[in-house]
Amino acid sequence: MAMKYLTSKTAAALDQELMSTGAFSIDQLMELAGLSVSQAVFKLHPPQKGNRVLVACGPGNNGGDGLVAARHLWHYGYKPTMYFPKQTKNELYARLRQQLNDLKIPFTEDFQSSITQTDYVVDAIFGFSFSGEVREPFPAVIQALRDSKVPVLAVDAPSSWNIEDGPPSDGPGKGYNPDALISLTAPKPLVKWFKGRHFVGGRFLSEDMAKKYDLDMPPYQGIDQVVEMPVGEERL
Ligand SMILES: NC(=O)C1=CN([C@@H]2O[C@H](COP(=O)(O)OP(=O)(O)OC[C@H]3O[C@@H](n4cnc5c(N)ncnc54)[C@H](O)[C@@H]3O)[C@@H](O)[C@H]2O)[C@H](O)CC1
Ligand SMILES: [K+]
Repeated sequence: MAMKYLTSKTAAALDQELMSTGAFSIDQLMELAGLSVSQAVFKLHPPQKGNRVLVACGPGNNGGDGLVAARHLWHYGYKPTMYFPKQTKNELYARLRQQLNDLKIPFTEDFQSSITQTDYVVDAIFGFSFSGEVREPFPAVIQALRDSKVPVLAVDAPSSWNIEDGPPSDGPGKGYNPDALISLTAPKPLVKWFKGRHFVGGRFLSEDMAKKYDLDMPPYQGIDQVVEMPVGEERL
């Protein structure tokens, strides 16, 4: 299967189209995206290997995927801890936070010490709308992810990587290479530089939409919400 990519521009256009002519709501897309993230965590690091998961959430929909994933992870037997320093003030995020509060999932403000007390990390800070230099309070968070002693799964993009041009040549993300990546809907061009295990999730494309955006339908099996891509498929 040849790899096809979604640039940040086409990913945003496809997102909008799913929510207009596609008749999806943002809640539905985020739920499916976050469910996919939780399944990737389960496949990469089942709770028996250590059930503490630190979920770092940014201010946009990438962070929303992290909030949803944490809820599913709790139901699978993990003990999630949330880091969500720039909390988006709209109703969707308030409801996602409430759902986590009801499960008594803790929120931490100290990412640096939390990352030394976890078994696994989910990077849901920035996705396909990241651009420019990393702004506060995230530079130190990206550095902690880069230096993490436990494995990291990046959601849609390793945070701070350029969506089209891949790893940054300077700044806090220089040298940040997470162990695994889950691309949502379809891989972004940055996967050409990614060396870890790579999954695709976000099972919401119709055949017509895939054709319109010139994407391959990932070969999902049965009830799986994720599919692992063969190593080497997308290397430069
Ligand atoms: N169809 C799909 O695949 C779906 C994917 N989803 C996820 O949504 C993100 C994209 O979400 P979006 O809200 O457009 O943006 P981000 O979360 O990537 O980031 C925006 C957020 O970050 C801030 N920001 C941008 N650059 C910087 C910077 N240099 N420093 C600091 N902060 C920055 C910006 O201000 C915004 O607040 C996609 O990747 C998927 O993960 C959907 O959940 C469902 C559909
Ligand atoms: K991310």
